Amino acid sequence: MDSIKDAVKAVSLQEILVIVIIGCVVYWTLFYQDRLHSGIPTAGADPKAWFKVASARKAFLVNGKGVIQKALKDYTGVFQVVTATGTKIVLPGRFVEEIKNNSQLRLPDVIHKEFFASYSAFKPYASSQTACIMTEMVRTKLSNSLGNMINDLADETNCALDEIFGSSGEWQTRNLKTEILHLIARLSSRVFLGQEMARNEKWLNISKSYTVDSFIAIRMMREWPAALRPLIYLFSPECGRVREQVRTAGRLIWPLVEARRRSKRKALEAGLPPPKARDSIAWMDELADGAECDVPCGQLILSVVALHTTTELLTQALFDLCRHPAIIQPLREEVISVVGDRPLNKATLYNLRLMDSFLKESQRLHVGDITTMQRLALSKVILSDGSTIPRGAKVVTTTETMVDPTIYTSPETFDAYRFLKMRQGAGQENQWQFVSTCSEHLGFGHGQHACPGRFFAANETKVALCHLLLKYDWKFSDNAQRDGTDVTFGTEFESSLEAKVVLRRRNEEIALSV
Ligand code: HEM
Repeated sequence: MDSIKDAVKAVSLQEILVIVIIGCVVYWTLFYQDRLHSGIPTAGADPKAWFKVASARKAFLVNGKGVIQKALKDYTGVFQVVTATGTKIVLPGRFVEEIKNNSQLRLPDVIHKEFFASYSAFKPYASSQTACIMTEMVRTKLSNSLGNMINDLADETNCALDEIFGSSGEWQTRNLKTEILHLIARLSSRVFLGQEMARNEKWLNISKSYTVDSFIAIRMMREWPAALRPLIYLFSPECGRVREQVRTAGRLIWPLVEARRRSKRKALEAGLPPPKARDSIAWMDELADGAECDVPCGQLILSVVALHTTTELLTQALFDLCRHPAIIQPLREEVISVVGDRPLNKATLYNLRLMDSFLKESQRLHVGDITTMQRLALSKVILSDGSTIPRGAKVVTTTETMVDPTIYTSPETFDAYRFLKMRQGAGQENQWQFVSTCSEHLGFGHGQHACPGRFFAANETKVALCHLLLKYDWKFSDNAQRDGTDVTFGTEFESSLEAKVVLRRRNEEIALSV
């Protein structure tokens, strides 16, 4: 005891002060990288708190949606919030039109930053050549081939549904989201990679789980101070699992890339035209044109953007059928009259106008996040109200316009006919289609980074829904909590993996298979 006292006496007050200051700096550097932007009000911050940033962060993590909703009422213009991924400037919905095509506000760069893309397990999230090629591939090659892939989508839906839900006429209870994820993984893989890979369980498992597992690992990494993350990355089982998935994707996809390249070389050597590129591997390789492109990582990020988003849309749509059973029969009648005895094709899908409206309404009420259109400011941007977005700031807009009573009558009420009626207004035919984007409906974002996969997602969902409507009866089980199906994280909400439906096979009135 005496020796400790002697040691303490030996340390001067100045030395103690230096130790405390160094301790604070180290603690601050490790734990609080978030900085507030000056001149912008901070939502959720406790004005009396010593650590304003920490108090704003805590408030946001506990109830991000509430913090944003309150701030939209409290402030007339932009404000900032401190999220799990740092400070973000929030632009109310009225700024959407103003920023939608601003080339200094970029989506891929913010994803790169937030998803630790410099680590190999998260390389698919990099704003690299590969991601650009993937986005370009979706925007051009995939979208230009939509008409040719409807037969494949119908065929795969037919086979997959037989396997997933079977043909029993007895009522059966299922966890809906898990089954729909499997269906969408098969449909997407059929188009992106061909029939063989759509039936390859190893690939299907990785394409489904990479998104979830990488999100879990990334969320866990965010909990740690930046300085410790390289260690966490090396030793955490979560990151190890994702690293292994990236390696397995490479083992599955590279041989396919090589095979495409070989047959192209052979054809050229024989003086023949190269085989026509018909899937996303060949399309990506073609767009890369010899430049570096990690095709397996491109396929993983394609799965990230395509699978869970479309699964959520179709799952919520089926829950909406159960919540509003009166709409089931009109939707079925539309499919029967529009499709008739023809195979499903681009024109029939376009003419399913009630289904189009139903999907848009379902997406409006289950948009998934109160914020959208994430962007990174590459340079300083000055908004029309004089507010400044500094270079390097992260920006989001809000989706409150999607339930604005001045735009939508009774906005909280589900109305499957809403957009069908709105399309009947003079000059409004195109504005309210499912795939149209505008500042009043941000389900697919808006502007230069609006989802380029929405045309494919719409076709895929409509084909699946034709089969699901005509081949199955749907309802909630008696004890289902009808309104309790959404789970929330911060500002995000999505259907629960636990939510169940009851279904049984029925005899379809028309043959939908090719
Ligand atoms: C219902 C399904 C889908 C929903 C709700 C959805 C939603 C979105 C949203 C909200 C964005 C951001 C838009 C913005 O910030 O302005 C986005 C971007 C993107 N989506 Fe989708 N998406 C879906 C399906 C798909 C599919 C099937 C693909 C690919 C085939 C895809 C590919 C992409 C890509 C590549 C981007 C990034 C665009 C860019 O960086 O410019 N999405 N999506």
